[in-house]
Amino acid sequence: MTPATMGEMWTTVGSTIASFMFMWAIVRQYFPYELQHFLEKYTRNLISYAYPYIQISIHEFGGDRLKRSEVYEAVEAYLSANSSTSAKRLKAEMGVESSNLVLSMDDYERVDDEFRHIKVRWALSLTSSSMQPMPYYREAQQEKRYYRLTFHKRYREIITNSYLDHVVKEGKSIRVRNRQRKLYTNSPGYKWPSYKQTMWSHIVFEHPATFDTLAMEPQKKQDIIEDLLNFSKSKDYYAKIGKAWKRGYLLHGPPGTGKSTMIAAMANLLGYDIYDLELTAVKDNTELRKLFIETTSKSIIVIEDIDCSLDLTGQRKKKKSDKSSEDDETAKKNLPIKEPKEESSSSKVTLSGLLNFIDGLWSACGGERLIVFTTNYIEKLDPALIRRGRMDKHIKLSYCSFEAFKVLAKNYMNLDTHPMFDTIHQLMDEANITPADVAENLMPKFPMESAEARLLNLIRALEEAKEEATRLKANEEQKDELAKEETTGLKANEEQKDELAKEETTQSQDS
Ligand SMILES: Nc1ncnc2c1ncn2[C@@H]1O[C@H](COP(=O)(O)OP(=O)(O)OP(=O)(O)O)[C@@H](O)[C@H]1O
Ligand SMILES: [Mg+2]
Repeated sequence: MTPATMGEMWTTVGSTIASFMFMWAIVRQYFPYELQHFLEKYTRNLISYAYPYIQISIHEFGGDRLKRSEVYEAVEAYLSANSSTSAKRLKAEMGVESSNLVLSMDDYERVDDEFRHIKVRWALSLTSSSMQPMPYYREAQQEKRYYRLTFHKRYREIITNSYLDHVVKEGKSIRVRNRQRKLYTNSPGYKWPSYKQTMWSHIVFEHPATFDTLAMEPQKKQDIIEDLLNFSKSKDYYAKIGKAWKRGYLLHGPPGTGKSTMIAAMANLLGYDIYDLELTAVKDNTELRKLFIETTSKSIIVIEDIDCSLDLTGQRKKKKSDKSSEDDETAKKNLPIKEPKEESSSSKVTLSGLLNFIDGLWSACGGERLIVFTTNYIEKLDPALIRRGRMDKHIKLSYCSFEAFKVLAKNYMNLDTHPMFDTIHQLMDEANITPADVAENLMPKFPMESAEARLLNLIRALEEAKEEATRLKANEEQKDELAKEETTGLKANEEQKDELAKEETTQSQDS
């Protein structure tokens, strides 16, 4: 086709459209409404007969006009992930629930998408509403956005049954990944103002810990990651076996071995919020239940130092002598004693209240939740509290192994290997040091402190720990020796007494 014929063709199309518009204007002005309606209906039918495409609109605001439609938000997230590479006009905004700049297609822009080799087109359009804008809802202003999906009518089944489902699911998970996560607390320090309905206060959760930066044996770490990912994908499985979709983790080990750090890494891995439950601030079981009902799905409910939280251990009411023997045990292990928190006396949460809480009696609201307890003394806990089924997975976090040290060396100094590693390896087999202490030594004390100096600091700390362990062991042995001597002395005394008594009896019989 030559440019001249093309020009003629466009002139014809243009003049046809112009005549149609002119006629339509006359119809609108001079014909009664019924006739207009009749003509419009038949014109539309005629067009749809020749036009083989179907269109689906998804509006930003639903019937109540106050809340953005969930489907619209999911489509928006889906398209912003897919359109930012193909759309030519984009708009950049700070996400409502995210701290990042979010790119999405601009008004009146169109993007194409493909699903099982079917091509579809999305367009973002605007309509203006005749309703008055509402003073408190700036979103529900007069201009209303909507996405329009266009596809060939022969794919109607696939698009309505599968594609839309796929878009909404994918969009929702993109929103979860991008949202700003929150750290909730019920601690009295963060007392909620009375006008607020919720019992939790929150701040934005931005802990940098991940499983990559967590120092522990690689195999153990991998097992935990797989367990968590499996849980988060097992919605159908939990429904099938009739169990609330929740999982309990008990993290135990000495202070500074990474229990709290692991909780942050779990939240970052799964994209969950954290509810840090301060049990001592909970008045009674009813309040505990209310708090639990208010937790949202995709969250980790954490109770730190469960052994100190409340009188839940079943052992805390022990006689004084038992307590002191417990403390001796603690001293032997060289662990600090965490005092039970003072407020515990004012809290009336009972063990059975907490067990109900864990058993998911109140989880009728559904949704995935992890419950994590931490403790330094697993042996102090009531077995009912930590039996499998309640605390499904027990994870022991222990002193720093050489494998764990290598993770820290990589994180803190970007070192994979070093001639001083051998000495460290040997010392770590002989002395106990927590990952927190290792991390402290690997941190530069001043800018540009060399790797050698930092490794040397660690070696010194390890040698001190080794000396301390040897000293403690010698003390123990000395104590044992003394105890043994005392027992032998007492036994000898007893024997002497028996001997004397026997002699006395013989003498009195003789006389
Ligand atoms: N396994 C680890 N990997 C990386 N860093 C760790 C690890 N363990 C401890 N740390 C470092 O030590 C600090 C203290 O660790 P964390 O608070 O997780 O210990 P904890 O086991 O919760 O102790 P506590 O029993 O006293 O609550 C963290 O800020 C982190 O930097
Ligand atoms: Mg901790």
